[in-house]
Amino acid sequence: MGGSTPMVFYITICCVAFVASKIVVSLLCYKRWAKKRRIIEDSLAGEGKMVMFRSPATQALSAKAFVKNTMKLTNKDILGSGGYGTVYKLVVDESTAFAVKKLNRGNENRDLGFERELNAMADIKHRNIVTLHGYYVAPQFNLLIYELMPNGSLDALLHRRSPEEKPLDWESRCRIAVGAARGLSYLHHDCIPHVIHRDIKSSNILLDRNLEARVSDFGLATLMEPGRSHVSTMAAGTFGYLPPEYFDTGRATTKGDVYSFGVVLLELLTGKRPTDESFVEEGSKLVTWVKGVMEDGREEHAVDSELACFPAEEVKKVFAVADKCLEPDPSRRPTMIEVLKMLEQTQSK
Ligand SMILES: Nc1ncnc2c1ncn2[C@@H]1O[C@H](COP(=O)(O)OP(=O)(O)OP(=O)(O)O)[C@@H](O)[C@H]1O
Repeated sequence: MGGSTPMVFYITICCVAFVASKIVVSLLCYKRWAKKRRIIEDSLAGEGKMVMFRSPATQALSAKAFVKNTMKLTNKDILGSGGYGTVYKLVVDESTAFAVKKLNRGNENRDLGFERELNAMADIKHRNIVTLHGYYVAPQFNLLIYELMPNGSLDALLHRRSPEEKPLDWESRCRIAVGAARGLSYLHHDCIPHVIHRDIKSSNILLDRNLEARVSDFGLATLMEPGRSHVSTMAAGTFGYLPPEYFDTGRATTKGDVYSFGVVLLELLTGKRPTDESFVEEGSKLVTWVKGVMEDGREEHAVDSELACFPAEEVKKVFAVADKCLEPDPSRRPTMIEVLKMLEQTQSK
């Protein structure tokens, strides 16, 4: 009898602890649900503002349905995340899906400049630029509604490929280089006012269903600039792609974009990230390593080992274009129009 008393005591303690933990978990779940619900109600009560630019893809979509669907998104729907927020896949029906970028912060006070710039971004339409379909601004968060790119980013295709996926062949890499150059050239030279991208990198080059390159995130670096109410305080641009002059001046220029594009060309050629660990260990970087290889005329040794076959002469020409983009002196770099022309010429032979 004496031995069973501590047993009963322990069993009681375990039961109480189990029930208490269930109550705490239920309370946390309820709090999360209540918060989500409040956001929906706030949004629908008119605190949020949704703007859909006229396009066949969005015409049938009501703001209410859109916000409701967005609130149902979970971690399973995440396509990726970056410095400005998280991107989700939003499926509306069998034939309609979007990529929704939830920016890290909302607008406490209405920011008309932010909306004006988003409206200006809506006018930018080009076959090599990801279309912005609309946006939603609210005190709690902002959403940007983009066209969904079924083949993801160049970064993922080059560096995060699953073993079942085939590596990109040379022809596809060339097409992607030309498409991205065309998109960037359009932003620099054909848009009024001209647009500096400020964050060209392989994760901002997305691929449509035909593996055609589309430049994404243009204008976002400006929108999220420090000093604005809805910003994160990070500098524009990404380490590894930044032109050398940026560290002195902090100014973004079209020639800075050309430099970053040169780094993307090196990624396509070598299959290496600009901040590959092997370079960091040696105290070097992709750009410096390739320059050394080119000086020795050994470009073929730097080509991605995943490329089973490639035309040596064409490869050399693309290395030469990258080298021009990566000139330390910005004034000696070509314009994107010139880069596009050079890349098209390498392909035409
Ligand atoms: N329109 C889209 N369609 C399909 N996938 C997308 C789309 N936009 C973004 N993604 C995916 O989400 C990922 C994250 O995108 P996001 O633009 O937020 O970050 P990032 O470009 O990787 O970094 P940063 O925000 O620092 O520029 C991308 O790498 C891409 O895989």
